[in-house]
Amino acid sequence: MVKAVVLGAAGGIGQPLSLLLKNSPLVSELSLYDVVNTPGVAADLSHIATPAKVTGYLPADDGLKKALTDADIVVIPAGIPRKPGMTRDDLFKINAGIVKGLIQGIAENCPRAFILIISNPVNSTVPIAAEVLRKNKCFDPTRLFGVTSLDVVRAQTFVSEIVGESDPRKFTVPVVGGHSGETIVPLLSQTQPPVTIPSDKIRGLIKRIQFGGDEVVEAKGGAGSATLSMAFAGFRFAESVIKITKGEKGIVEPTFIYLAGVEGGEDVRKVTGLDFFAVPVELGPNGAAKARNPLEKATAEEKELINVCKTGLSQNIAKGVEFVAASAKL
Ligand SMILES: NC(=O)c1ccc[n+]([C@@H]2O[C@H](COP(=O)([O-])OP(=O)(O)OC[C@H]3O[C@@H](n4cnc5c(N)ncnc54)[C@H](O)[C@@H]3O)[C@@H](O)[C@H]2O)c1
Ligand SMILES: O=C(O)C[C@H](O)C(=O)O
Repeated sequence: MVKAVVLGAAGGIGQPLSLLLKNSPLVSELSLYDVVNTPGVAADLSHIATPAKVTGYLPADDGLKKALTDADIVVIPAGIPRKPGMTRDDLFKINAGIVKGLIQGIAENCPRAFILIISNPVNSTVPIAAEVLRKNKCFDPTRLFGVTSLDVVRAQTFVSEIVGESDPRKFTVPVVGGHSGETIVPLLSQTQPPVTIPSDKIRGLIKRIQFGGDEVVEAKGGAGSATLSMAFAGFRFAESVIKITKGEKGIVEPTFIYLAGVEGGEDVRKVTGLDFFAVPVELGPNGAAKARNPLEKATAEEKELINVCKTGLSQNIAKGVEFVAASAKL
C-alpha cells in the first residue's frame, strides 16, 4: 500500500503529475492538495479505471492535515512559475514561504514520508525544507530530495539529438550541482554509453542543458514554465522512490541532497565545500543510501564549470537557510 500526495496538485505540473501517479499500479492512494480546484481535479482523475483511490483537499477543514496523514511520499510542485525575463531566484519571495508552510505540515503530519521538492528555486527551497524539518526535530537527509531529474531528461534528449540516436533513454548523463543556469553542470564526459560530441557543439550543448528551462519559458511567452516535461521527470523520480519502498534494488537517481547526512556525501562535500549538491544517488529501502561522486573524474573543463556552479549555488543555499532563521526570529 502506497499513499502518494501531491501538494500544488491543481497546477500546470500538479495535474499531469497526478495523472501519471493515478496511472501507476504502484500507487494505492493518491491525495491531492492545493489552495484551489482540487475537488475538480480529484473528481476527474477518480473516474480513471486504475486502483488508486483519489481524494482532493483544500486548506479549509484541516485539508493539509487530511491530505498528508499516513503519506508515504509527498511531491511538491506548489508555487509560482517563471515568466520571460525572470530568474528562478526571482521566485524566492513567494515560493520560500509556500514551501516553508507545506514542510511544516509534513513535519506535523507525516514526518517519515519521502519528500520530493519541485518548487523553485530548488537550490534554496530544499535548504528551507531541511531547516524547517530540523527545527521540528525530524530532519532525515536520506528522505529529502530536490528534484533535478528534468536536467537529466533534457541532457538525454539533447545528447541523442546531436549524436543522431532515436531513443534518448539509451543514455545516462550525470548532471550535478544545482537547478538553475550555471549551477547545472552536465558531465558529458561520463555519458554512458560513451558518446563523441563534435568539439564545436560541446559548449552549445552544455548551455542548452543549463538553460533548457529558459527555452520553454520563452516559448510559452508568459504562460508559465515547463509543466509536461517536468511531470514526466517528476513522475520518473517519484516512481523510483516508490519502487524502493517495494524492495526494488539497483536504482540510481540524480537528486539535490543534504550531503552530510548521506553515505558517500562527505566525499562530494570535500570537493565542493557545499552542504547541498545534486549527484547520482543510489536509492535503498530508506531513501538515499549512497551518494556517488562523479566529480573527481570530471575533465578540466567540467571542473571549471563546477567552480562556477559553486559560487552561485552557495549563495542560493545560504539564502534558504537564512530565510528560515530570520522567520524564526519574527
Ligand atoms: N524542479 C524543476 O525542475 C522544475 C521544473 C518546472 C517547474 N518547476 C517549478 O514548479 C513550480 C510549479 O510550477 P507550475 O508550472 O506547476 O505552476 P502553476 O502556477 O501552474 O501551479 C502551481 C500550483 O501551486 C498552487 N499553490 C500555490 N500556493 C500553494 C500552497 N500554499 N499550497 C498548495 N498549493 C499551492 C497553485 O494554486 C497552483 O495550482 C514553480 O515554482 C516552478 O518554477 C520546477
Ligand atoms: O525554468 C523554469 O523556471 C522551470 C524549471 O526549473 C525548468 O528547468 O524548466
